[in-house]
Amino acid sequence: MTNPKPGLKVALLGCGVVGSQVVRLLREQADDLAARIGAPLELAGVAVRRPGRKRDVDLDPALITTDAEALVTRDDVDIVVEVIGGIEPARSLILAAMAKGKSVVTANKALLAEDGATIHRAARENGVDLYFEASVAGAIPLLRPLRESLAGDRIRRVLGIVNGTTNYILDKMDSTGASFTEALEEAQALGYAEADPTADVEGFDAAAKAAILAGLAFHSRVTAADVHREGITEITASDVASAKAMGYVIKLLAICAKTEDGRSIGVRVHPAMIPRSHPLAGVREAYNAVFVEAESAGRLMFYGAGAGGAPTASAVLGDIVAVARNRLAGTVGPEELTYADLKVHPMGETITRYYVSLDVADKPGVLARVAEVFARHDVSIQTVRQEGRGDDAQLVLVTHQATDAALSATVQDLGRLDIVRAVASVMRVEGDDTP
Ligand SMILES: NC(=O)C1=CN([C@@H]2O[C@H](COP(=O)(O)OP(=O)(O)OC[C@H]3O[C@@H](n4cnc5c(N)ncnc54)[C@H](OP(=O)(O)O)[C@@H]3O)[C@@H](O)[C@H]2O)C=CC1
Ligand SMILES: N[C@@H](CC=O)C(=O)O
Repeated sequence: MTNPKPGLKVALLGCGVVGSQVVRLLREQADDLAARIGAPLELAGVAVRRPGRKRDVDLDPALITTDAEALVTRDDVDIVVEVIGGIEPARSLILAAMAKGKSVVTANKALLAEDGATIHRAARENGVDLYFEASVAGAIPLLRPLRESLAGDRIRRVLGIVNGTTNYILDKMDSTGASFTEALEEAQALGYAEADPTADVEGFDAAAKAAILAGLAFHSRVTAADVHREGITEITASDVASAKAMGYVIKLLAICAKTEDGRSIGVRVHPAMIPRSHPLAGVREAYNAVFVEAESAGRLMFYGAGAGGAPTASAVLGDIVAVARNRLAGTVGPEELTYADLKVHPMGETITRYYVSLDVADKPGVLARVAEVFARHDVSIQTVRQEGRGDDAQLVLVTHQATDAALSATVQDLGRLDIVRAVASVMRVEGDDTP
């Protein structure tokens, strides 16, 4: 009979929405996990901020500590799982753990998008693993496919819905005609949106995820500060209805794309109209989905739960198993590669299509004057349609591809025309192959 391998000890930082589910799964699936890894996992301790707080999982009080640093540097700990979130103390704790030779699993998109370079360098220098599958799109296996399964291909574009809260809000606005405020209140009542929803509705959460995705897809260093970001707070019920009337739906998209010449990348998060026939249009409620376009693989779509305790804990557990296997084998997983070192180009150079809605005077010659402004900035109009009459007249235009800078200049000049009462709405149009 062979001797069973000694167990691996896991230190958990944080026991909130995600951490409590990590504890539950570690416990409930202990035998399966041991069989898959080849050695049992043992919870060494759980660091929290408020030890007396009621939690979604029963914890042996002997495991709980508020001294996270002492926990992560304990000699017997092999793997540190960080699900505290935010920049500090998460960063210092991860660095302290790595300096002591511990492998790290984290779900912390904010930290990786702000200072991934420091964390990845520390992992490399200390010869330990850094796995972070749960940091983007929760349960969806996405980062491992990008960095491993697609390592033999060239990715051209990643287009995704990576924030469940905003997708829920936009979906409700689309299906019920609700205003942004009404849909947000419903999302809060159901626990999708936080009491302070800023990170979600202003696009910060999606921008952090976009930075991580772009870095992996294009082997370059991308931070949250590189990402052009717009949220969904300005989207009106009338925008949603207008999109619907034209066969589109509005989604908050994260888009990471290489330019045609392959010299730079664009990374942006903003609401956009996509055709109702596009696979992302069918992503309802709080689900996430990411569409990857690669040179040889073609178009791939990854879909599933992007948030929530158990789904996110599933991704964390997958990383724990990978890291545990690596430790037993005396190896580490693939390093972060930034060899391509592509620069992120300014938003003005982004090329896409646009929807522009103008409140206009309803009289002969208006269309010609509006068209002249588009022509002056070399923005070609694909479709134009008038809605309403008299004082309620609106011109709704959809352009061919143009640069963001050209479109912005067009919109500025349109706003100066005496026949334009207001530029009611401007939105990018994505997801079809119209040039
Ligand atoms: N929730 C989700 O659906 C998803 C979350 N993530 C990421 O997972 C991570 C965790 O998120 P979530 O579980 O929702 O967060 P929660 O706010 O629910 O939990 C955070 C936990 O960290 C603990 N904590 C906070 N500060 C400290 C500190 N200084 N020292 C020790 N412990 C501390 C808290 O302790 P106490 O309980 O005592 O207050 C709490 O247990 C974040 O990085 C988040 O972005 C990723 C994907 C989805
Ligand atoms: N707040 C996020 C969940 C965590 O990543 C979302 O709504 O998708």
